[in-house]
Formats: sequence, structure tokens, C-alpha cells
Amino acid sequence: MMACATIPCHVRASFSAAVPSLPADPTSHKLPRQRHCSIPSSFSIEAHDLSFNISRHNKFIPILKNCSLQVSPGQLWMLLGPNGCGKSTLLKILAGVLHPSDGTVNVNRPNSFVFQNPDHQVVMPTIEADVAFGLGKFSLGSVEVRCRVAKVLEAVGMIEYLQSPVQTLSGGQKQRVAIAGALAEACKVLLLDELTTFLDENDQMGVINAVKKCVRGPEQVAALWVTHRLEELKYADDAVYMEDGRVITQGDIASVSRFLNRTYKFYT
Ligand SMILES: Nc1ncnc2c1ncn2[C@@H]1O[C@H](COP(=O)(O)OP(=O)(O)OP(=O)(O)O)[C@@H](O)[C@H]1O
Repeated sequence: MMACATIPCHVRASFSAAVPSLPADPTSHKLPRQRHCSIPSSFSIEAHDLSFNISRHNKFIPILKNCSLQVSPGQLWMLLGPNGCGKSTLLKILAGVLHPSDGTVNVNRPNSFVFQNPDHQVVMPTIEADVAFGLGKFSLGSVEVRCRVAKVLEAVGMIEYLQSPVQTLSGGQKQRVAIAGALAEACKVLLLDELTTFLDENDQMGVINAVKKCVRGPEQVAALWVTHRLEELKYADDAVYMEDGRVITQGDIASVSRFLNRTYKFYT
């Protein structure tokens, strides 16, 4: 693996977990123009002019400023930027966990959010039980559940661990189980927050390959992956780079890499 260049820099979900909502902007006297819209789109992930504001000590603080992006089905995008620039906030808005102050969001459902720390999302005693857990809300027979669990564990290269206790897995293996849980629910969009930060090279590649397989597969899953590891850029189709709540540049990997190398020589 290349040296880990870092930009100075987190449930499996059908995201029902308690992520604290930021307080609404008290200085705003108008309702948000639109939050999640349901207009059919050829994009799996679409955001236009998203803004997100909070108030701290009665002070208005813009966190996201007019952010736009569009990710097609079957594409993997990386989302980069320095610590605190708003990547996770953007991801949470796309997941529907936070509501934008302004702008429009259209993200195909079901979508799933996978956190940085797999211990927060892989919670059942065995791999099989964990992946089956999310299927409890559907009226599926036991054969169908077993079938789906096996299929998605195969897809993420974890089928041989079906009966393994969760505590015997590495961090990257747990991440792959979390992704399998999302896939079992037939998710169309994966929102991935710094999946590989704490992983060694082997686990990192396992997770990258699992995500690539999802987006390249017949289901045409779209993935938006927050990362600080520039060497992961090469596995993506496109990338977005943010700073201070704004999208600074976006496009194919070659052009975003050129931009980063030119503008931020210390990343290379
Ligand atoms: N619950 C919250 N309450 C108040 N401010 C918050 C909250 N969550 C995030 N922020 C602020 O919003 C800004 C963007 O945070 P965010 O976590 O989206 O950045 P990030 O780019 O994901 O950072 P990192 O790379 O460090 O994870 C930061 O200034 C942060 O302090």
C-alpha cells in the first residue's frame, strides 16, 4: 500500500440510530425551501444547493454552503476534505438523519449508512444472526432469510464466516458484515463514513473489494465514501473535494487528483 497520505482530518442503518440533530438555525425566518424530494431522477444520489446551519451560543454558524452533487447508479464516489469541513454532515443529510436548512435532496431508498466503527453496528452474536437482524422488519420466511444472508455474505467475501461469533472478526471483516447487512435489505445507496480509518492493508482491501463488488454488481448500488486516504481515490469513479462547508471541486479521479496535487502539494 502506498504511504497513507492523509488530508488533515463515522450503524448499519436504515438509519434509525440516535444521531443527534443539530439545532435549527434560529435566525432563519423562512422554512427550508425543500428537504427530501421525491421527483424521479436518473441519479441515485442527488443534492442541489444544500445548506445546513446551526446556532451555537446564539451565533448563526453555516456548516454546509450550497453543496451540490450527483451520483449515478453503479458508481463509487469518494468524498474528501479536511477535518470539520462538513463531510459527515453532508452524508447524514443524504441519509435523511439531518434535515438541510435549504436546498434539495433526492436519494434512492432503501439506503444505508455504514459507520467508521463497526462495533457500533455489528451487534448480534453470530454473523448470520447479525445480517439477518435487519430483515426482521420484512415478512420473510426463514428459507428466504437464509438465502438472502448467504447471497450477501458471498458478495462481500464472508460466507465462510456464516456461523462465526462476531467477536472473532477483524475490524475490516466486521465492516464487510455491516455492508452485507445493508445489501440484505436490498439497499440501492451506500453512504460510507471513513470505513477504513482503523484498518490494516489487508482489511482495507477486503472492504474496498466488497464495496466495488456492490457497485459493479447487477443491483447497481451507488456508493458515496468519505475517506482521508488518498490512495483509495484510485478505486473510485469520481470524487468530491470539500473545504469549509463548500464543494471546491468534483469530477473524475484524474482531475480531482491533479487539483489536489497542484493546490496542496503536501498531500503527495
Ligand atoms: N452535533 C453537532 N453540534 C454542533 N456542531 C457540530 C455537530 N456535528 C458537527 N458539527 C460541526 O460541523 C462541522 C462539520 O463537522 P463534520 O463532522 O461534518 O466534519 P467532517 O468533515 O466529517 O470532519 P472529520 O473529517 O473530522 O470527521 C464541524 O465544525 C463540527 O464541529
